[in-house]
Amino acid sequence: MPHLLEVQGLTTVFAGDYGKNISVDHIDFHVDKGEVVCIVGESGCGKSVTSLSIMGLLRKDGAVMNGSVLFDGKNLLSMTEKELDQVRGNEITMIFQDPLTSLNPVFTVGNQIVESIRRHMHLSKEDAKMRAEQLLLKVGMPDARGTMRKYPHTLSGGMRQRVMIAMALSCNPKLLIADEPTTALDVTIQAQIMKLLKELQEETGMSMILITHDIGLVASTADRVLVMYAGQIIEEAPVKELFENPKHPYTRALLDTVPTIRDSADRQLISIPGMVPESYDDRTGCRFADRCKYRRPECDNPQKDYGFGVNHKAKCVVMKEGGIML
Ligand SMILES: Nc1ncnc2c1ncn2[C@@H]1O[C@H](COP(=O)(O)OP(=O)(O)OP(=O)(O)O)[C@@H](O)[C@H]1O
Repeated sequence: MPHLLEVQGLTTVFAGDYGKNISVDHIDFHVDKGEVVCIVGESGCGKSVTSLSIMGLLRKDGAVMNGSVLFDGKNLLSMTEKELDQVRGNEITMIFQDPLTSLNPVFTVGNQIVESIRRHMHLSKEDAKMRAEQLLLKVGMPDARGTMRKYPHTLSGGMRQRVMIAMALSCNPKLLIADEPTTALDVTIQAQIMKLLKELQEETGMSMILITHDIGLVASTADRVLVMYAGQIIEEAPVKELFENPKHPYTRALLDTVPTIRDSADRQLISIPGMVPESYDDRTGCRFADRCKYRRPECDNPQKDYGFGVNHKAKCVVMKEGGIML
């Protein structure tokens, strides 16, 4: 069966003071129908730029230099703005970390959902209103009718994110891209929103790309995980395999940063030493090498994807040669 989304060789650059900076560097991945794919990595790895490139939402100083993005067989990168507008909000929708920046402060929640429904579906105002209320109920708003009359700033962060999810689902998208949807929320609300997203995804059968820096969130939500580092996908595996058998030292380090209930009280919080490089255009070898305790001379050679079993690959030559015990 063809993939719902197939990204090949996607490369995105931004204009910098000294020329172009590569932000996303030749990445390949796919999403199947009904699948949840998580993109995980530290801040600055290129997760958001990947999703904005797919959606054609890069700001003027950014541009896709290479690659193709096939969605349901159509190349999104060669579409006109008008064609893309039809796909966005209709077939692919997105929710972001901070719903306040996406919701218009001067219109009521109801107005905005109704407007979004009517822009993409041929419904009368009354029918759109009914659908908006149903959607608010579906995303767990206790007083859907009352919420319709409220302005975004009067709602809590979790409620606002529910409104965004209702809007995103209003046109029965085939793919939902959720970019750090719970980062701005407190922990209990985070769990509720993740549970809601997973339930809605299962119920509707839509596909989902979940972007997060929190690998702990991934376990209960993803089918497959892509680990990004410095603009590249450095490991990809089904979620269980990734957690049980991580190959890239960066993935392992990310997993080590997640505290578990079994940790003793005096266990120190673990962080990954060093930082994601700001610019990685001139690096030929492994981009994580500077921070990696297993670095060897061969890490400075160009890296490729090595297979580690079914649907599992990672860019680590040392691991491929069986040289480290993680
Ligand atoms: N508008 C821009 N102009 C210049 N560089 C940019 C711009 N947007 C992103 N970048 C650069 O692209 C790289 C990837 O950024 P991106 O926002 O995709 O990271 P991220 O993994 O999503 O991080 P975060 O979780 O903090 O959003 C970073 O080095 C960033 O500085």
